[in-house]
Amino acid sequence: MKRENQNHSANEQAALAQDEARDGFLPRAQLVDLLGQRSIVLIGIMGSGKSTVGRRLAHRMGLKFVDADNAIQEAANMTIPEIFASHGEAYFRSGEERVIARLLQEGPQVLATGGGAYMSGSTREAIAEAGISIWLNADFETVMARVRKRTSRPLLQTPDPEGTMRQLMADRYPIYAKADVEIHSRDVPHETVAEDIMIGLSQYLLSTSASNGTRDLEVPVAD
Ligand SMILES: Nc1ncnc2c1ncn2[C@@H]1O[C@H](COP(=O)(O)OP(=O)(O)OP(=O)(O)O)[C@@H](O)[C@H]1O
Ligand SMILES: O=C(O)C1=C[C@@H](O)[C@@H](O)[C@H](O)C1
Ligand SMILES: [Mg+2]
Repeated sequence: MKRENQNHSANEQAALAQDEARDGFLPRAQLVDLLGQRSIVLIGIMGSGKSTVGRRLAHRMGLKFVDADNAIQEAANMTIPEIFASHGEAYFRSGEERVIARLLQEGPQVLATGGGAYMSGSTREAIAEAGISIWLNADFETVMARVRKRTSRPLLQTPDPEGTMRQLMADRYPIYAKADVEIHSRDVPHETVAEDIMIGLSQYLLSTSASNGTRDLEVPVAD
């Protein structure tokens, strides 16, 4: 539905844009405008697609892409398995908190985090202040099929990687669910998940910019 476009209040303009977003997502320029200096922060379990989908999303939106795992490796001049092996997980986690806090000062951008980053309360607060959190929610079979062959994930180097993954999901999914936006990561082209993120982001940005006005607006629901 399109509305006549004359003398609209801020809320009416937001409602108008919501109508346009109902079938998809806001035009890129408007999305970037509403984003301001904030980062789009991708969170989720190993293999959910944060790095590969994030890179495509950044390209689509004309934003830079930063991968926190890569930034940690550069800062330490070691690979993640090497950091875990020489210094342990606690050392990795404190480096991860510092690196993500620094990267969050550099928005707007798409920031892919490591799978455990959002479990830190201080990182969640830093993301809430400077970013919009997007949870790539993937099911067990999907992520296992993606990570099974890789040795680059030290947390899965256990005698029972499937059991470890199930436990990580049970511990983490209630925390990931605190994210601003939830997107279903599934076996469709990466580009499709990137578009789903743009739809979810459009709805989130419209609903939060509208709620600054005098009346609440309904958030459009994607098909
Ligand atoms: N939508 C998708 N369809 C098919 N394969 C995908 C999809 N998303 C991700 N993958 C594949 O799954 C693997 C893991 O993806 P990716 O590295 O992006 O995950 P991640 O969330 O960054 O994981 P980690 O937390 O370990 O860094 C890659 O081989 C990637 O190509
Ligand atoms: O899920 C996790 O805790 C991790 C995921 C990876 O992205 C890396 O950050 C590291 O291997 C730890
Ligand atoms: Mg990654």
